[in-house]
Amino acid sequence: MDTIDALLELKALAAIINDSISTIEKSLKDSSLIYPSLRAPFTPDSEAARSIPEVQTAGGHIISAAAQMIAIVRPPPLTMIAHAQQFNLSTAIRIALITHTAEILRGAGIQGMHVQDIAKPTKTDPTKFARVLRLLATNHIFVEVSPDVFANNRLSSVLDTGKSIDEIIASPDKKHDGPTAFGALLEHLTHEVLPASSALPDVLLDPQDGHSNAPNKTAFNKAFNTDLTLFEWFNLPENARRMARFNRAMEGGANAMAPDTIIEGFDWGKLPDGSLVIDVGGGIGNQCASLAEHFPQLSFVVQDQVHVIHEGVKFWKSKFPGHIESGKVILEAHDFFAPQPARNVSVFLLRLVLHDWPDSHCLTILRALRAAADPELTKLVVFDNILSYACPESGLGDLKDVRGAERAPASAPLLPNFGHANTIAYSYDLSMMSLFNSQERTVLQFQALMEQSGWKLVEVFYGDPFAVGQSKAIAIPV
Ligand SMILES: C[S@@+](CC[C@H](N)C(=O)[O-])C[C@H]1O[C@@H](n2cnc3c(N)ncnc32)[C@H](O)[C@@H]1O
Repeated sequence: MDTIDALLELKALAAIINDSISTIEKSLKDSSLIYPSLRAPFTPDSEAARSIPEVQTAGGHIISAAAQMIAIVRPPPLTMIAHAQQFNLSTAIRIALITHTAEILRGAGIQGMHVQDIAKPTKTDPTKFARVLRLLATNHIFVEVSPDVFANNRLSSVLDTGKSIDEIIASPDKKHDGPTAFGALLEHLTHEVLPASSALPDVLLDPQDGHSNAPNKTAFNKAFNTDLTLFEWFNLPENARRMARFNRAMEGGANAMAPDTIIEGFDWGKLPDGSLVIDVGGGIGNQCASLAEHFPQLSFVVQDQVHVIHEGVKFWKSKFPGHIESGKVILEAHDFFAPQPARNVSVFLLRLVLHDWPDSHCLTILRALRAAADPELTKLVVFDNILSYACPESGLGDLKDVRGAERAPASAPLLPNFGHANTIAYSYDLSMMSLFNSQERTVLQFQALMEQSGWKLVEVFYGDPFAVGQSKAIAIPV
């Protein structure tokens, strides 16, 4: 029988939590910033305190330690039941999104609104709806102020597009057009990824498809009964709304989590006047838009599928009038599996592109870029999650020539990869498996892809150990 007493571990975890709270308190003492309460609505500006690097790191330690404590303390069968039913939370979030609950509750303030009134615009059954909102409130998303009366809080207000309910009902297709598009990402996750994920077990155990890396033999294909890849399927006329939402998800979702993360980890300021950045599979060009704001010396080509480029033209015309006309940015329909046009390219940028494709397809993309690269000029910036193992990693491979590639593991008793604080990247990894037969990669996997495609991985930037979507792998041609 195992006689290890978990009390010592609980005390060590409690000490991590207490020390981290003290760090937050000290960091904020001399500033005018307050640590945002769950009761106050979310705005990017009100996250300023949490964005201070030591506060962010302390917060990550608290998340890791608290989740580990819960895993120790709750009876194991109950923990497993709770985890196995997480799908209900995804479903409830989707219901809150499509009933526009956050927008309806915006004007109700902390007094909140009775569920009968929240349910009216979408004619949802109020009794059933209250139960959905109660599950969310029990997980700190909305507050049940009094029986059946709900109010927004910080987490639920993340769903709020800022639009009036009349505007949304009049043009539901345009719900996520506007400055706040975080809900578009949550709708993509709960409307496309959730059904795909639920088909994954069957696909994984299928004697053929379970071993395939084809991007159209996936759980998504089974769930949506199609032979098309997700991007081909998005291009069908009947999926135009979903595709527009996905494009907004890539823009608004990522930016709301951490705006302008593109500028960190690569010295864009050092690129001389007139340097050309090509954003390959760049969506509507949101990363180049961030770069254009900070680095006026750069010019851009945003490449994507033709439908996406049409959206991109609208985006750039409204955000940066004149940039298209002056040639500062070119929006170009280009298939990234095809050869690149010859140009003097300073940077090829690939953000959230390689994670959509299995290795074979990534190599085709990378080789096409390598063929168009100038060994004296061109760098490759891959902006993707970089995963660690959940155990110590020593002796896995040779990274000594790669600047910044060593990542300090968490100290015991925390898991070396910080466990729950970093779970989102691991969850995206399975989402990629479900949607595309693709994956988030470790630094060694990136290194291997580069080696096989004529690139050399020279530098890695992880950013804060708890930040989602900051890491970059930088390569040069060999
Ligand atoms: C996950 S999104 C990332 C978009 C953008 N890089 C960003 O970070 O917001 C992947 C992009 O790849 C594009 N894409 C898919 N297949 C493509 C292809 N064959 N050629 C060019 N772009 C493609 C999609 O349209 C989509 O915009």
